Amino acid sequence: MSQRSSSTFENECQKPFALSSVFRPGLFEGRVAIVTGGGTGIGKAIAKELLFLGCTVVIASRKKDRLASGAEEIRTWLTHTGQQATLHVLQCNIRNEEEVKSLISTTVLTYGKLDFLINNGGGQFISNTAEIRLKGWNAVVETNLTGTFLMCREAYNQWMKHHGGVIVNMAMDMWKGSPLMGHSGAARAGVVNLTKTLGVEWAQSNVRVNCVAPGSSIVSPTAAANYGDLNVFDGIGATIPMKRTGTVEEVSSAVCFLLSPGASFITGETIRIDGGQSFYTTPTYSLPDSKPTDKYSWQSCFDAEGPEAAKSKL
Ligand SMILES: CCC/C=C/C(=O)SCCNC(=O)CCNC(=O)[C@H](O)C(C)(C)COP(=O)([O-])OP(=O)([O-])OC[C@H]1O[C@@H](n2cnc3c(N)ncnc32)[C@H](O)[C@@H]1OP(=O)([O-])[O-]
Ligand SMILES: NC(=O)C1=CN([C@@H]2O[C@H](COP(=O)(O)OP(=O)(O)OC[C@H]3O[C@@H](n4cnc5c(N)ncnc54)[C@H](OP(=O)(O)O)[C@@H]3O)[C@@H](O)[C@H]2O)C=CC1
Repeated sequence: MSQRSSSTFENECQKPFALSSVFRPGLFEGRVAIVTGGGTGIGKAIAKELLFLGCTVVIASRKKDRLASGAEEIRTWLTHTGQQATLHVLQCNIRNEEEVKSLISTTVLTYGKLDFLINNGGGQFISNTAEIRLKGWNAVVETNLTGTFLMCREAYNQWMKHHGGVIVNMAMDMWKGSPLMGHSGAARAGVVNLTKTLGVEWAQSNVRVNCVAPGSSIVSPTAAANYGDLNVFDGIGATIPMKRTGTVEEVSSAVCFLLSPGASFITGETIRIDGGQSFYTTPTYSLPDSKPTDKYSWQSCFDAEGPEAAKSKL
């Protein structure tokens, strides 16, 4: 069977061992990557595709049990694909500076290098902004913005500054504001801006820094569980120009492209992966039923205040 062809090793209904990479096998042989949040959802898909392409992958996040079950699934899948690549698991809270330093140094000590950093780990909760407590605001900003900053800084200072490398950050559809996710929208806008800054500052070290921005539409059970509603993605497809939600593999392939030599002249960029959603609607938010706000015009002031009051202002 050709390694390049799309093939399944299991029952079509289960499809756990489907080979899906559009990139050539061996593309990332000899490379070493860290994928934060690599035990679940989008991060797990990225880890799988990198391993499939020959990369050594370290997956890192806060929860040991999620990492362990994710790693077990990935290893079983890898065995069935017939690919050989090294998967390593390290616990790390990206909000904790010491844990971030240790994640990078352990990776460099263990594998002798760090070529790729994928800052996928992150998230938020849904809330009206007026009701977000400071602790909750800080938790989300520290996770998505500060965590990304710490990971980038340590990867650069400990390895990439003198050896080059590629970083891919994670944003979201916050282009038109983020009703019900104000904390995360603000943090991800910061990530997009940080990506541009680092793309410029670190180009001299042969480090490219890019970002992907999935719409609120990439279906994964762990993402849905975070909102306590496994049906959270239902109905979103209808609001997307492509009339469907996205897959974790559709994010992973964009990440692999950005890591690949095919993207060697691209830095500071953010790629939207949202089926056109961000050009069309603001997802997950319907305008509340309310009366129109007050309108301003010279005539409306004149009408409201009367000719005498308006004249007295002249
Ligand atoms: C439509 C789908 C689109 C999908 C998009 C995705 O991104 S999918 C990806 C989806 N995956 C993820 O998002 C995974 C990662 N996400 C997470 O782990 C959490 O969302 C986190 C980032 C808030 C960290 O949480 P943590 O517990 O480790 O942090 P902590 O202990 O430092 O601060 C906790 C404080 O935060 C607040 N607070 C928390 N929840 C709520 C709430 N529901 N309500 C209100 N407030 C809430 C609260 O203030 C609480 O403290 P308090 O006042 O109660 O003492
Ligand atoms: N699914 C979607 O539609 C969209 C997703 N995104 C973003 O894509 C990324 C992946 O999300 P997805 O796979 O869908 O959802 P998941 O909830 O499955 O993934 C979130 C991952 O981040 C890890 N994580 C969270 N906080 C930390 C932390 N402080 N330190 C280290 N790791 C952390 C989690 O692991 P652990 O709990 O073990 O720490 C988990 O593996 C997230 O940044 C998400 O916000 C953006 C737009 C849309």
